[in-house]
Amino acid sequence: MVRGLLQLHGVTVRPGDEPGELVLDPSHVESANVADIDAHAGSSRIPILFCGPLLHRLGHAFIPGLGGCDIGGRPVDFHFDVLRQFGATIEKRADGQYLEAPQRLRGTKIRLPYPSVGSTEQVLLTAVLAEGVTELSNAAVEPEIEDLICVLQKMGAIISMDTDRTIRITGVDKLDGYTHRALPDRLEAASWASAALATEGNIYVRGAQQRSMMTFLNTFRKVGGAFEIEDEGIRFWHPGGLLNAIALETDVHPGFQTDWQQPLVVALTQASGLSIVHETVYESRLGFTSALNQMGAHIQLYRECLGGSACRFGQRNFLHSAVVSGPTKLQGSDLVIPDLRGGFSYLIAALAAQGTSRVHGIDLINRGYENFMEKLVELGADVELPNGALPN
Ligand SMILES: CC(=O)N[C@H]1[C@@H](OP(=O)(O)OP(=O)(O)OC[C@H]2O[C@@H](n3ccc(=O)[nH]c3=O)[C@H](O)[C@@H]2O)O[C@H](CO)[C@@H](O)[C@@H]1O
Ligand SMILES: C=C(OP(=O)(O)O)C(=O)O
Repeated sequence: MVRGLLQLHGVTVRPGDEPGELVLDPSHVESANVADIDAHAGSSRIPILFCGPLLHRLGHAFIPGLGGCDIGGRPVDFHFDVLRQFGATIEKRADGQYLEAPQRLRGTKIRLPYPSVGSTEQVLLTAVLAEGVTELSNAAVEPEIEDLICVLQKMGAIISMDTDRTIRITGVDKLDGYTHRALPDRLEAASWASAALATEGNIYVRGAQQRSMMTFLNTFRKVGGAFEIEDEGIRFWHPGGLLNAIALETDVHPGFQTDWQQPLVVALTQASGLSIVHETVYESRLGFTSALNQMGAHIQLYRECLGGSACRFGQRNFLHSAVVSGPTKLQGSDLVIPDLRGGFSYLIAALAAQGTSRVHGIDLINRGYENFMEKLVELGADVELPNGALPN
């Protein structure tokens, strides 16, 4: 999807020498045909991050309707507010947003209303080539943000990060190419860890790194999971006996990532006692639990903030807290994948359940879990595809 969008804008993308390596050449970036970009409408949230780079390069950009998981309203107001602060004009039309930079964008002082990951990326990608200094406060500080800063620094950007969520960017006139190995996917790693716990299994996640997963590892241990950290990866397993119920609140980094919540909830259905989950990042990220209840879990949703802190959703009528009562035996069921992490969670539940489950819409899972089918089979799962074909 990202590769396709880049190519539409004239970027040459080819595989590198090593598996998983891409070589990108942006020398011939041009305006893409609006209808071609629009064909990507609704398929992901990535196009919003093209705004700054296209405004610098071409002076204008078109952003189609965005997609992404249905886990809340997912507004992009912060993105457009910051782009206006840099000097861009934005016109909303029926097919999407048309942006223009009448002159070179200027560095500015910005405070995000909430430390949003995407909006912080937006500011970084725009500020690096803007004139003068940009000071961003209340920024997201997820490891992926630091990794993006590392890439930009390799390209020639001047960026500093304070300990109080403030990022300062000094605009430069030009950026060069870079060579970089992307941060391993700590969201995928935590999903496999939760799968090991829920299925009483043992999974080695090559590439998983302690540094970016410390909060998850602490929680995993509190629930009763075991892990061993090696230089090349982390082994996660269920050590036997009963798992412990816990109180869990999702938050921005360094808190417990919202994307870790759904897979771990499946493991919590196997813990002894009442677990409390307070989702504070996305207002509708607990809807996936109704299918777990259909499988035999006992999960009750609440509109109140059942956590240590009152969050943005407490007064707004969203079912954003859960009480999970366990352990419960899960029975195989017919499941329809609602979103990416919810979808992987259903696979975990299906593997932990007695009997066969039929899971519909598994293609959505590919967006965040590379070759997940092969990995499941490798781990010993009994999986069959609809046409009777066996996964590789
Ligand atoms: C492709 C990608 O990397 N997606 C991740 C990214 O999403 P994404 O970047 O979309 O998430 P954000 O961090 O921006 O969103 C956090 C919160 O801010 C709100 N918000 C955000 C932008 C805005 O303009 N207005 C606004 O109100 C959102 O509705 C949400 O409540 O970070 C999320 C939080 O770690 C992860 O769950 C997603 O996996
Ligand atoms: C919410 C997620 O992705 P996206 O932001 O692409 O919808 C996710 O990765 O869980």
